[in-house]
This record gives sequence, structure tokens and C-alpha cells, in this order.
Amino acid sequence: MSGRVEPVISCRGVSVTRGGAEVVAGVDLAVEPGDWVAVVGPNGAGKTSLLLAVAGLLRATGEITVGGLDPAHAHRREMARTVALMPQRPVVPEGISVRELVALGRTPRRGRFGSESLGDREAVDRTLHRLELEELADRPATAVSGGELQRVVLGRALVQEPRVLLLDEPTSALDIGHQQSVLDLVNRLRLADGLTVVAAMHDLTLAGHYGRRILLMHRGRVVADGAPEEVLEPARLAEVYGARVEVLRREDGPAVLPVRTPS
Ligand SMILES: Nc1ncnc2c1ncn2[C@@H]1O[C@H](COP(=O)(O)OP(=O)(O)OP(=O)(O)O)[C@@H](O)[C@H]1O
Repeated sequence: MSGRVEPVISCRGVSVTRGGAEVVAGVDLAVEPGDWVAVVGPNGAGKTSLLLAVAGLLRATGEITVGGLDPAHAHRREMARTVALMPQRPVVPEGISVRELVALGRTPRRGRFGSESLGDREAVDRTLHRLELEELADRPATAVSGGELQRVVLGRALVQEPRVLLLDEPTSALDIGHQQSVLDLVNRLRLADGLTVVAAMHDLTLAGHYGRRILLMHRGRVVADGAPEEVLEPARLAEVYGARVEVLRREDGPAVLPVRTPS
């Protein structure tokens, strides 16, 4: 008999209120170490708010633990060694280079007064290389394209070497080649290091190919949670998104195609 694996993320009855409205409503979620959960749902469904609550950046009610820590009360440095968030809308300090922005991700791993160690420098170099950012390393981070910045911000999260990686639409600005290379890289880290990934994703085909599990949210609630082929059903997607889609069953995951309304 196999024993139950202790979840690395656990949410019980989690709700978030923003601007007076309940935007996450009673979410239960247990994520096993090394899993990839793709969080999908229409605009405004509450995906970002749920990720921010798990990261401890937004106040929530209910119970959340991440790597045994309570995000609302854990020390920021301790939390940052456990969880890294790649935000949807990163704040880029003026005058900072691409390399310096990536290196900011090492801050929680340094000693209290620590300057950059050889290990830190190597981690930053490795990350710049993996994300094909070496040529941009000395460029001001405010002077790169939207897709390049998305990779830089992913680099800042990866260089933290977290146990849990929270990605908020990580490939929305990337071309198809970089979408694949970035998601393949995250998947390799998941398989090699047991990284746990929770990613809000709009592209349902990518969600179905990389997510081992899909959490479908609608109006703050989880309306489906399961394997991609169970959750990505045309009738359900029509109901939740108001979309006409065809779902192709493929060996490596379902592909979701929008279908034009007949004129
Ligand atoms: N700062 C804020 N103040 C008030 N309401 C907010 C704020 N940020 C988001 N909201 C609202 O919270 C709800 C959930 O937003 P959230 O960003 O979590 O959704 P999402 O599923 O990530 O959406 P999207 O796919 O458009 O990124 C939305 O109705 C949104 O308008």
C-alpha cells in the first residue's frame, strides 16, 4: 500500500476579498511535491488572487500552508527560500540591469550582511544562460522587450531555488518557441529537483500539455479539478468561458482549438 504524500501546498476554505468583493471563495487545494497544477479560468476568475494569497502577498481567510509555513506570518526571508512568485505585472526598478534584476532573486539566500558569493554569481550566470539572456545581461531591464522581460522575471524566481514556483501567466508575452523552451525548462527542473509548480495559464493547450492537473476557477470558486483530459471538456469550456472549442485528444495531452462561429 502506498502512503499518502504530505502536500507541499495546502489551502482549506481560502477566501480573498478585494475592493469589497469576494474574489476567491472557499478554495480547497492540496498540491503534492513535484506536481504541476495549471490554474485556468476566465479573466477575473481569481487565479492571480489565489496565487498572491499562497505567496503571502494578499490577505486571505481560511488556512494556507506552504512547505509547512503559514505565508501570512512566516518571515519574509524564510518564505522566499520556500516559494518564488513570477508576477503577471512585475515592478522593475529604474536603472537596474537585467543581471542585477535576476540577482535580486538571491537576496533571501545571502547572509544578513552578505555580498554576492561565488555560488550566487554562478547561480545567476546559470540562470541567464538557461533563459538565453546572456547577451542582454548588461542592458537596463527597462530597455528590453515584453517577452524578454518575462524571461528575466522568471529568471529572478528560478535563481531563488525555491521548493514551490508560482507562475502567473508565464508565457503570455512569449513567441511559440520561447513558450516551449521556458515551459520545458521549468518542467525539467520539476523532474530533476522535485520543484512544485502552480501556474495560472490562459493557453489551455499548454495548460493541458504541461499541467499534470488542471484547476478550473470561475467567479472565485474551483469548478473542476483533475487530470487535463477530464477537465478540458468542450461542454464545460463552453459553459465557463462562453467559448466554442474543439478538444483534440492527443497522446501528450489535449489540444484546445477555438472554433469560429459560422457567419
Ligand atoms: N487591486 C484590486 N482591487 C480590487 N479588485 C481587484 C484588484 N485586483 C483584482 N481585483 C478583482 O479581483 C477579481 C479577481 O482578479 P484576479 O486578478 O485574481 O483574476 P484572474 O483570474 O487572475 O484574471 P486574469 O485572467 O484577467 O488575469 C477581479 O474581479 C478583479 O477585478
